[in-house]
Amino acid sequence: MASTNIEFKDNTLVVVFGASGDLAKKKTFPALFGLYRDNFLPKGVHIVGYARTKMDEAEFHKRATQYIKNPDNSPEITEKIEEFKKLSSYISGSYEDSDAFENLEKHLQGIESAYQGDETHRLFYLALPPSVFIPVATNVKKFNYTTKGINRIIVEKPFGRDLDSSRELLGSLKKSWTEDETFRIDHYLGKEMVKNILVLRFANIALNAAWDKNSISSVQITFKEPFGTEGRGGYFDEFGIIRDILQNHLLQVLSVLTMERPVSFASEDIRDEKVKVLRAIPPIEPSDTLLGQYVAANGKPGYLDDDTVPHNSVCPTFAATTLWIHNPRWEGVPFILKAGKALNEAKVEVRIQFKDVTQGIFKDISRNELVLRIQPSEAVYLKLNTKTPGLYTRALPTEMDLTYKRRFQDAKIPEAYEALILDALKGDHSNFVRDDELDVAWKIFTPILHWIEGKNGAAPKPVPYPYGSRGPKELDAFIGKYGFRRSQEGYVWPVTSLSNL
Ligand SMILES: NC(=O)C1=CN([C@@H]2O[C@H](COP(=O)(O)OP(=O)(O)OC[C@H]3O[C@@H](n4cnc5c(N)ncnc54)[C@H](OP(=O)(O)O)[C@@H]3O)[C@@H](O)[C@H]2O)C=CC1
Ligand SMILES: O=C1O[C@H](COP(=O)(O)O)[C@@H](O)[C@H](O)[C@H]1O
Repeated sequence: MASTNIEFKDNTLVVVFGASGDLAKKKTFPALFGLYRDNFLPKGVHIVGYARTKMDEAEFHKRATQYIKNPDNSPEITEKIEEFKKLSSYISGSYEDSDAFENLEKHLQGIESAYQGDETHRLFYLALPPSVFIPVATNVKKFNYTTKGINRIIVEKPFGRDLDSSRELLGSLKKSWTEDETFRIDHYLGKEMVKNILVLRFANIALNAAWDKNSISSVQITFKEPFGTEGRGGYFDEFGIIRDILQNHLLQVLSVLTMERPVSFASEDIRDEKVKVLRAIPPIEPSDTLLGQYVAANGKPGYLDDDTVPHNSVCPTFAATTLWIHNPRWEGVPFILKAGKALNEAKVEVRIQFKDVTQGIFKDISRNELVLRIQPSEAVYLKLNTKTPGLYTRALPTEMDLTYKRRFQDAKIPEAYEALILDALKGDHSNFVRDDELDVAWKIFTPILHWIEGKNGAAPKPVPYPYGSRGPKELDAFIGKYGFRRSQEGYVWPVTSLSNL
């Protein structure tokens, strides 16, 4: 049944595969709880966890609720958690075995037998490693696909390792599930500030007027994490930072930042525009790439000190790459995507640096910058020059600051996974990755990934950077070559004291 924009309002089962895993306990169940607490889940919803691990319901409930936040021990939240446990159950079984899926089906039908009315809907969430996506998706289609309503499947990243493997995975999944039923999640599309980009761009004529190569000098999209891959080294080494962050999360942010205005907010209109802009990006060149790997420092271990990582691994834990968009709006503007593990801070932001004002009356004046801070603490601020208050004329860099915490004091910003699971329940694909979008994303990144893996010659060696640093020391020169300029001296945040100038 075609199901776009049909909301699951009642008689709904949510089945989480990989329910014993890291993503399920840290993100999926807390997000489902958040939606339940705020009355966004369908009436009478039931959540079923499924994984191979044998555990009783008490153990499952403990794991599924351990990351739910209740810092003030609020009795209301505690009560809601108890209610949430009552509507969640667990079944253990393999991912390959028909019997196991038949057993799951019996469990699902048992729950549905208590529902009123004939229609029932099912949302399947694959919080699983990609190696089991296909057997699970195939078995679910064969044994657990309801004929009494709508079925949807949410699939996690990474979706493939390169263009060929992604196409193979897409093809296999399509044998069982239609595009309409499939929701490929990229949780960055559920983040509040990323969702704000369309509004900022298209609901503000002043911003939109300056949104092109005539005004913008460069754009940086930066992801920084202050911890390394400790405990996840084995997994990470197979993928590297480009597949982990750049090819999906940062490229998604870039596409929303650079797409043309969609005809409407309908999901296909948005995704058509994203695909169009991505198709104007050629594959990344090695000369536009800087790779790094962290080494031990400040009492913290280096990447290679992890026992699960091969001692001679050249897997990058840091990458900066510059993308170019060959279309009339963006020709010549460098888009620098940077991501790293074990850096000096936790931060994800977009920094749009504008061009110089015409010289003449001003000399050495700072450039305008628009910064969208995605996390932590969402903010939009515009760095702009202002006359220094007083009896003389001198331009001073300051900023207009929209920090969410100050501006929207009672706002509750939803977790990305809450927003996206709710979209899937509503059948809204806008913030999920379409098949052709994924294909073009891999086209941009596959050649550079193959180069990094030494498929066409010797694999490049990433430059070392100390754990807890800003990244490789070569980074400033790398960004500088694309024309990025640091603010003029004298920029002080958040308060400028004139006596210090
Ligand atoms: N963790 C995170 O923060 C994020 C994860 N993701 C993606 O979500 C998916 C799940 O991630 P995560 O929860 O961290 O992964 P886990 O390694 O925790 O795997 C989830 C569950 O899958 C089962 N499993 C693990 N390895 C295998 C295997 N080789 N074969 C069969 N089953 C296996 C295990 O359950 P059991 O043995 O009980 O069956 C495990 O509990 C991945 O695709 C990941 O890339 C995306 C964004 C963030
Ligand atoms: O997908 C992933 O994202 C997380 C970062 O997510 P965030 O919401 O905390 O920014 C990253 O740690 C992980 O390596 C990656 O697989």
